[in-house]
Amino acid sequence: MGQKNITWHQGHISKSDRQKLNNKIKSAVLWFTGLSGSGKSTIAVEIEKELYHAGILSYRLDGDNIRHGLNRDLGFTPQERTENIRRIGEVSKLFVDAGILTLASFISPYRKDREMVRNLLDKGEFVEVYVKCDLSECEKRDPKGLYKKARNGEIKSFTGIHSPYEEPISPEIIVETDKQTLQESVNQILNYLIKNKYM
Ligand SMILES: Nc1ncnc2c1ncn2[C@@H]1O[C@H](COP(=O)(O)OS(=O)(=O)O)[C@@H](OP(=O)(O)O)[C@H]1O
Ligand SMILES: Nc1ncnc2c1ncn2[C@@H]1O[C@H](COP(=O)(O)OP(=O)(O)O)[C@@H](O)[C@H]1O
Repeated sequence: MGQKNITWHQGHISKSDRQKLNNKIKSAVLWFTGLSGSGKSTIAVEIEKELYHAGILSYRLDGDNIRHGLNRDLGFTPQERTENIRRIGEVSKLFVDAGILTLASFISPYRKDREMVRNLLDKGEFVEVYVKCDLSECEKRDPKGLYKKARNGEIKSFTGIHSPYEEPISPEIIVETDKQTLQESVNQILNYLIKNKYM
């Protein structure tokens, strides 16, 4: 497609040089997937804080924010969601190359789209975190009032109501936010990162 007459320009400083500057971490993307209201953003915000206090640079990419800027032209049809995730996958790859622990929180409802992002990255650089929470609990929380709008027809194609969510089959991490506390989920994820030598 667009690769004709394009060559990669190699610099003097590598990904691993940049990781050394970032407290010697192994950079990766923590890919939070789950229903709206499951807790993806809430958990990512806490992880970012803990990493910051440990002297580690991380950066959050979040559905609502990215859709205000980079992906403002995209809606919620299956094709647009796929393009949304494809672009975020490419952005995540750049952040990982920059040596940053990247925290991506997107519903990303389609398994094939998440696998596409996994395949964009090197082995071990895509850590899928399934933020599992019953639809009924998400709907009860309804932090932005979107489920209410979806139920009364103001929003069409809302995930979980009229649009599918495909659960991950073998994610690296599952946190169950309707059964565990926020701090338990945060600790579980940080322990995974330590155990697997990301930090
Ligand atoms: N139809 C529909 N379905 C799902 N979500 C909707 C919809 N319309 C708007 N919103 C709001 O957009 C946020 C989801 O954006 P994402 O980029 O994460 O979605 S996706 O991965 O492309 O499916 C989602 O944010 P979160 O609640 O943080 O998940 C909603 O606030
Ligand atoms: N154990 C928990 N883990 C994460 N969030 C929780 C938990 N219990 C309740 N919540 C609440 O659920 C809501 C999740 O919203 P949010 O993080 O925006 O979800 P998402 O980003 O998946 O749409 C927040 O209001 C949060 O305070």
